[in-house]
Amino acid sequence: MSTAKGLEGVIATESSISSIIDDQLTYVGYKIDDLAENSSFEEVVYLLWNKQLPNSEELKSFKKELINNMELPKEVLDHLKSYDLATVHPMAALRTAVSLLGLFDSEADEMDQDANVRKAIRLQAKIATIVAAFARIRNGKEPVAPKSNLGYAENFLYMLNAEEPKDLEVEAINKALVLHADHELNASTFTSRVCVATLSDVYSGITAAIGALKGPLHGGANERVMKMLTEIGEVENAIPYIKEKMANKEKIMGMGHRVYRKGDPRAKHLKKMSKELTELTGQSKWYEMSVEIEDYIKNEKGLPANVDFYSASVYHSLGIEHDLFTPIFAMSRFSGWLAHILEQYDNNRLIRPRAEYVGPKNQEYVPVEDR
Ligand SMILES: CC(=O)SCCNC(=O)CCNC(=O)[C@H](O)C(C)(C)COP(=O)(O)OP(=O)(O)OC[C@H]1O[C@@H](n2cnc3c(N)ncnc32)[C@H](O)[C@@H]1OP(=O)(O)O
Ligand SMILES: O=C([O-])CC(=O)C(=O)O
Repeated sequence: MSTAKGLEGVIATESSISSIIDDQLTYVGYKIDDLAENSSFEEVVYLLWNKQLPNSEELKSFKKELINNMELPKEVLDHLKSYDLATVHPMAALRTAVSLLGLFDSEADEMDQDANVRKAIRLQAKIATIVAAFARIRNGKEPVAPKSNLGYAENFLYMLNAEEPKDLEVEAINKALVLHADHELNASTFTSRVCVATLSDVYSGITAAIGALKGPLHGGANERVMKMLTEIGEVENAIPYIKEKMANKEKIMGMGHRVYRKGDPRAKHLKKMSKELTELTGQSKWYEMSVEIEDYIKNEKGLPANVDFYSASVYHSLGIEHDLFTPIFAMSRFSGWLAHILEQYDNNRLIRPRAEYVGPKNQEYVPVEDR
């Protein structure tokens, strides 16, 4: 047996959801650049789940279904109010709230395709509400119900801030959601597939995936990017700070990628948005600092900025609290997880690789009293 540490380069499944070929990302064959420039997040979710773009009627009714399912059961809202939110990370709260939602879903253990699609819609709709409600409750505010005339990105910002967002804010969140929606067999998606391949339920698969996304080597990196930028403080401190981190063999958050070598095709969209939004809000130092870091790491280590790098300054300039960055990633990636879960059920086989045993062999058992 041979091992590939971290399963690097291992093809673990076939999939027709998204592809990364020669550093180009597509969803169901559509280029990410076209989708990022032109589509709403709802269109992308529909595409990932149905393998085709919706026509305007289909899109209208899909949007309606999402909005109609955004409200949370009272028990979940009460639960969010029941613990010390000041000390709880929103990704931990989200992980538990999603698991809890399953207890109030009478179809939670139904395994047929139609029931799973209905659950997918309910979950995709409710995650935005959970993230927004969490943020409001911990700031001593009442949660805000969604508005039926607003789209997904708009409703999220409305539920977060209790005021209808400006067009540019909606555009930024919508684009970020489109760019984060799916990414082949990333760690959290793989986690969800491993979980449901035992024929466990959708809620279990999503709860497991949220846990995997939370880590700093994956979705948790975006929050750490902003922590790093805040520590750096001013543009002129950026390179000395990075040099010191690298001398200590510390990883620079938002840099590097397992699959992309030349560059992450999503980063340029977020970079452009970061420039626009930071300039507009008089905070261009975050963008300038980010560019210095990106260029330095590229020259020194040949590593590209990944999707988490510029999303940090984008969300920051929208006034979003830093620990909500990864939950926003989760809101989007839900769509990809659900697409992969449905695909896994559709052609399932238990996922169970092997480990090469490297521990001691032929040990003599000694009774406990003689050890
Ligand atoms: C949405 C996402 O999940 S995108 C990824 C988000 N994660 C991050 O931004 C965290 C920072 N980046 C990393 O830790 C890594 O680049 C990962 C986890 C993304 C990919 O990791 P891997 O493919 O396993 O690469 P690995 O960690 O083995 O690194 C290979 C080499 O590049 C270096 N390297 C990789 N990323 C970085 C980084 N961000 N900063 C400094 N050095 C790095 C490693 O130190 C190693 O160098 P060495 O060969 O001299 O020891
Ligand atoms: O694919 C990966 O390994 C990580 C990533 O960029 C993502 O999940 O979007």
